[in-house]
Amino acid sequence: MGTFGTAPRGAQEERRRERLLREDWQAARRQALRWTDAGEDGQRILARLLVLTARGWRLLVTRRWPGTRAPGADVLLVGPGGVFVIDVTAGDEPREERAAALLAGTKAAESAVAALGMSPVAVQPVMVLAGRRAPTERGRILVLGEQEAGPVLLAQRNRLRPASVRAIADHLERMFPEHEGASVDRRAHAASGLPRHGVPEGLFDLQGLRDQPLKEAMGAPIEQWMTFLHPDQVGLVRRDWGGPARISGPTGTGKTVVALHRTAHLARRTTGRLLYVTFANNLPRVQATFFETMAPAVAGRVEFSSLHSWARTFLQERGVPVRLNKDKADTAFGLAWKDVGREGPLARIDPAPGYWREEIDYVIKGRGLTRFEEYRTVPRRRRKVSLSGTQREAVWELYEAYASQLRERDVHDFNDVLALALAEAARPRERPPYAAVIADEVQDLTLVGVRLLHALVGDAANGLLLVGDGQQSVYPGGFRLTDAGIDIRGDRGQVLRTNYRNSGRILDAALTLVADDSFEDLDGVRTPGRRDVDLTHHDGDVVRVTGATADAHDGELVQALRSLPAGALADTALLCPSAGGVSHYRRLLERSGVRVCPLERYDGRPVDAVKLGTYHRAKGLEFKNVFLPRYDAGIANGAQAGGTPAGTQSPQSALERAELLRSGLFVAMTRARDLLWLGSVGGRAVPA
Ligand SMILES: Nc1ncnc2c1ncn2[C@@H]1O[C@H](COP(=O)(O)OP(=O)(O)OP(=O)(O)O)[C@@H](O)[C@H]1O
Repeated sequence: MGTFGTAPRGAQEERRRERLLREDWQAARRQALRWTDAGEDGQRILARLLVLTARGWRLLVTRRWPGTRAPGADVLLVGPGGVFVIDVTAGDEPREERAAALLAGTKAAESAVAALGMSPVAVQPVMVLAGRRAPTERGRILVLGEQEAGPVLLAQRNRLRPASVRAIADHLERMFPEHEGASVDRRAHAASGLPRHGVPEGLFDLQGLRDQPLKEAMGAPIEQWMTFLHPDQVGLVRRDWGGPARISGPTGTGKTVVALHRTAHLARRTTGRLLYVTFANNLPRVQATFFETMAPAVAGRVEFSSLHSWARTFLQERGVPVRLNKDKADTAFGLAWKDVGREGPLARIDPAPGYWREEIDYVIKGRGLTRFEEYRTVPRRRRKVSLSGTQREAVWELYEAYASQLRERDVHDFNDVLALALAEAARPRERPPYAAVIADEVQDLTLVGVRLLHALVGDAANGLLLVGDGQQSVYPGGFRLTDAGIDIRGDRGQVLRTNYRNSGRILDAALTLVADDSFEDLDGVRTPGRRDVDLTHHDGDVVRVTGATADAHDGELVQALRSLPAGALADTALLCPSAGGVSHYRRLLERSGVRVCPLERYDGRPVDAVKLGTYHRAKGLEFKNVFLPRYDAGIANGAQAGGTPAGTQSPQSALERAELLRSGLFVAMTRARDLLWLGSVGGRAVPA
């Protein structure tokens, strides 16, 4: 309640702020008179920008004003919203020329701040036009009328803390000596001797600026990685590549972060659409959320999708009928196995039909093989069971029986959808549908999937970017990019080496698990499981808990989750190798009153609940705390998977399965930044 006779405190404060704002404006108008060459319009715009310096922004104005009007920015403005490279344009100036000069100035500013690790996503070219206009975009340039400039700049997402604003502005001042720092000085008008009144206020949008402090205060800064990277990473983000490129590197080395920044950078340099795909469904959703925060201006032009759902939409748009039916396809395979597999030579090698389904899915259909002659000699990468010519014939017979069952039922499986999309994408067309395609976790795609993406952009400069890590491949089969006809040479193949995610202990435990599993990376080079990774030092722990019984183990798990500090669930995941495990722990946590968010519903926005899902669904994600209950159940004594009774698999297929399970577990373990909780039952433990 306000006191009788006095204005409420809020209103008083508002009046005080308004008075200060008017004083700033008066002072700024007088100070701007010194830029005589800028003309009346330019002075007014500069005064508006000067006012921002009273709110923690730093302004650098060209000394050559208007000078040669050569490439370069009139104004560099640094504030919580980032770096703005500004062209001050009077109404009658040729806009095309100004735009070209502004973009050249922006590039120079991007190069300058890249040395500090600042991503180009945080550098925005702006054209401020004399007179009032609605905001528009001109390519990557934000075009603002002079009255909108202040409010729009203040309303940008908060990316830089005051110390960063200072450091960046100081750096720019050093790098651009032809610019001088200027700030509003409330005492200036008194000292200047100029009349205190007589400055036209009509054009100054007090309302817009008055509302902004509230909005500013409400917006917590976005995450650091959305603005700052390592300078080497920024180099990759900005690089011009003459054709398809690849970024690989061990887990947690910032591959996805670089891919997202590069996507934003490319989107700002074109007017076309971009496609960002991965294999898994939920990862693109999470990445879309992050992208919207870090690069809102271009988010509308980037499609984030799983490859399969993208392919289905693409075919639908092109009028190609798709009859995807997983259940019917499973039935088709079951019948084919019954007819030609179960009693044949394949069952003696591995009686699990799943093994042979994978052979068809990944080695035959995944690679787009359509003739036995191709299959007879194809290298079956990551498959440990070697097959003789006769055995390959038996596989081919199974494949043909499956194909005929699918035809009979008139259904497609997932591989058929990609093959149809590839045929459609390979048709000649006037314009490529995308300016660029970025594939994350590319090691999980099939060869047909990668060919499909390549077909969308071909070998265009900066067209295709493949990002991934062969060590995190969790599916059988495998291929080399050269098999897809993608020629990545010279500096278009890049490897990141510094892990920024995991604490040393966590990474060590994960690498110990796969130490003996050498793998072929995307470049086709065989790499030892315990590979060299540079660590950024931060603390973190691996906690191992063994329960004498399953119940005791689960009790420990609930206890550990409950003892996390308040709010920590938002950055916590509980991951299981199978859907069965997920259901079990979902029931357990719900019974125990621990909030749960299924990973398939998680979209990257903070939610105060444990994210629960399979190892595969967690691909590409990360959490501060990761809980892996009964983590060693499947892998302790060699693999028993795919419903195969113990002892009936060939030793090679058991080895292969064990390796895939270790890869899945490796991925799950490396999702943890600070705490990795490993639970086992009955003293079983994997050396790690
Ligand atoms: N230069 C950097 N400085 C600080 N942190 C960084 C830097 N680069 C990346 N990170 C952080 O490292 C973590 C891992 O990044 P990212 O998810 O991009 O790695 P990745 O290589 O794609 O991992 P994975 O292959 O395991 O999915 C993220 O938290 C990211 O913010």
